[in-house]
Amino acid sequence: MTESLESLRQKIDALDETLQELLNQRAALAHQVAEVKLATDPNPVFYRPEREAQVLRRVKERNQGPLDGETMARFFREIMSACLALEQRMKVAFLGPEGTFTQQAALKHFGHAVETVPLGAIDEVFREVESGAANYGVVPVENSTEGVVNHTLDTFMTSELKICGEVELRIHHHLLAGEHTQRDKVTRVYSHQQTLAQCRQWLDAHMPGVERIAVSSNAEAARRLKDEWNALAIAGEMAEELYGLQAVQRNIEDRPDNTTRFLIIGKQDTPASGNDKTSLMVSGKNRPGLLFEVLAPFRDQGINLTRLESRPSRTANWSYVFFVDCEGHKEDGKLETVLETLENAGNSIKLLGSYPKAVL
Ligand SMILES: C=C(O[C@@H]1C=C(C(=O)O)C=C[C@H]1O)C(=O)O
Repeated sequence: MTESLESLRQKIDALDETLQELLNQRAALAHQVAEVKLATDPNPVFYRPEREAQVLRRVKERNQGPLDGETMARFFREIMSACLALEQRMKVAFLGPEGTFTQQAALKHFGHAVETVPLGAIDEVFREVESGAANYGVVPVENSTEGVVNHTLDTFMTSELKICGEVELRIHHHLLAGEHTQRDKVTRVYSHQQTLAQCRQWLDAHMPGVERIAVSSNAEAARRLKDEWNALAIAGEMAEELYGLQAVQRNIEDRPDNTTRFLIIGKQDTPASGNDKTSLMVSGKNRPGLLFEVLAPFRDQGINLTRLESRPSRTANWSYVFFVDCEGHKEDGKLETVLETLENAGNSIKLLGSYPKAVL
């Protein structure tokens, strides 16, 4: 005979009680960790990305179901977020306004027990962290359809901040209407320029005569619909909810696997987590074979590159800086050898940081 509803619910209640006790035991331990950090370090660092990545990876590895590993990792993400908030409440600056994908990325990475602070531009996010007004910052760096976010790369040229994490977000764009929108009279559609580009084919096919107007963010596009009757916006779910809009058509991005990668920036160096990436900038005197010479040491050491970009150096015309992302941590022997080789060849190198590969 199957067990009665009442008996099953009693078992759930008992388990919930145990879970709650265990969560509080965990929180108390995190609190003790904070005391140890305070006692042993004059400049204690409470947020430890390498430790959090290890905890989340282990959660996924040992998971037996029926809940899947991703779901379980998301629970633990929130548990750690709440535990960390007992040590120190984090302030995380992001490219605003409220409701952007960058805010969604910040919450995915840090969990919901942080305070997120919207800022108007990428360099403002950097400055907020540099000044200490925010503990960390989150900025977009590349999109799988549209490529690199130049402004973020350029800001690294002059900033001393370190990359201490990365987060990837699947990006879905929705065509949205406001409460005053007269859907049969639409003459324009607002969105961020990157979003318009990611939906170009859909817009060509379905809204050929409608003017596309690029604004500073998708959330700003959503906000504008409040005062307009002949416009639509393209934005994500967070902006849709925040501004109380209705979806005319969902998921209009041209590529179904459209993904954006964001970086977490801060002031700290991150120790190795066991599965890391390193980002660096290399510049050298323009000469035949420069790029070849920059890449050869990585090949010689068998280090996998995950991204390569070149940007104008902004110091002289037609001279370039290479942005390299590779697998491994800067304190791995192999990568140390690469860095030495590059420096000995007269190139200048700026290490932007080693950080755990995205887990969630
Ligand atoms: C508890 C610690 O501090 C923070 C909270 C963590 C957690 O709740 O597991 C992990 C790393 C830190 O961000 C720690 O450093 O171990």
